[in-house]
Amino acid sequence: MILISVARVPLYCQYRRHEKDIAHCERWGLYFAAMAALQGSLYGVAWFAFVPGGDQFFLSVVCLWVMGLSACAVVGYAAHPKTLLSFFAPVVVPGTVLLLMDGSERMQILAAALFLYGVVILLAAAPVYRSIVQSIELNLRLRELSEKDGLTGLANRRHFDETLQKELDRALRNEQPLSLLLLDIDHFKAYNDHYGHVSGDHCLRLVSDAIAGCVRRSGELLARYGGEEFALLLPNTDKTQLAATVERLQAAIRESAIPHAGRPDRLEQITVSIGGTTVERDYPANPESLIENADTALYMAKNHGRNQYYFYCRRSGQLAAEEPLAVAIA
Ligand SMILES: Nc1nc2c(ncn2[C@@H]2O[C@H](COP(=O)(O)OP(=O)(O)OP(=O)(O)O)[C@@H](O)[C@H]2O)c(=O)[nH]1
Repeated sequence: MILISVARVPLYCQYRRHEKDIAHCERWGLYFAAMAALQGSLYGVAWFAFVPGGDQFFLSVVCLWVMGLSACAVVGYAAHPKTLLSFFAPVVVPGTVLLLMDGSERMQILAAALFLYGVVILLAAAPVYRSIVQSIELNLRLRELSEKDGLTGLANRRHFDETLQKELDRALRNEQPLSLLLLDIDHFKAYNDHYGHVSGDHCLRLVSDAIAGCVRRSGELLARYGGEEFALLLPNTDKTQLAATVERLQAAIRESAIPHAGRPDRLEQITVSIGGTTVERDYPANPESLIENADTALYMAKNHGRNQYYFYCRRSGQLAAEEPLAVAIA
């Protein structure tokens, strides 16, 4: 019994670690239920093994003890009816059988009471379980709503800002580079004017899908930063790796070939302008300066004709513009 109780500790820890993942919780819930069934069965066996036949006083005391114990179990297991049942049934059923076997009227009344008690406890646990599940689901939904952009399903700006601070701290602590890209759809107002706002929304989803297809490494975070602006945070990525990512992004946008007949230049296709920056370990930075650098680079890309990539880096406290590294659609 003690061993089973001790074995629950790592199970509980695993459960807490995967608390956000419903599938994992279900699996660990099953392990828990199996353990509860084993523990309950031991109590059930104990009825027959240790309760001397015919000793009504002893039987009554044990019966009351089991009831009390089961009540404690209800408190512990009420969060999961299957677990509760798997513990409760092996305790109550043998006890009821044993009392019935005794044959006396008093013991039969006690057996009926024990059984009724079990049923009532199980029924009472159901609404407790439902309300716990509802509150967990509500919490998960709230967290999702507070972190995601409704239109594209990407991270929203708030989630991005929080992550940026954490990743920057981590990068500086581990002396690793951290890169940031800001991507802005070119002539998007003209797109809305030409195709309408609903098509504009659809276009935003297409572009976000194309960009999301280039997010490969875990830890990278793509967010919708503003109306038609996206931010991509790339931990442990230096300037050279960043340029390779930009090439992939440009190719993805090019391949998505979203028509844009309303733009004022001759390119009849959606393009993006991209500004990027990298924090290297010897250049301390804060989130604001990182965004500012990438934004300035993006502004340069827009100002130099759009559909291109500019990179800004800090050198001795100075900002220096680099030549466009790539032109996406010629
Ligand atoms: N359909 C749609 N349009 C949006 C959304 N958010 C912002 N916009 C539009 O995006 C357009 C952005 O226009 P501007 O900031 O002038 O930029 P632009 O026309 O893309 O021009 P450049 O960025 O200079 O290439 C505005 O017309 C906004 O109404 C959205 O969620 N859906």
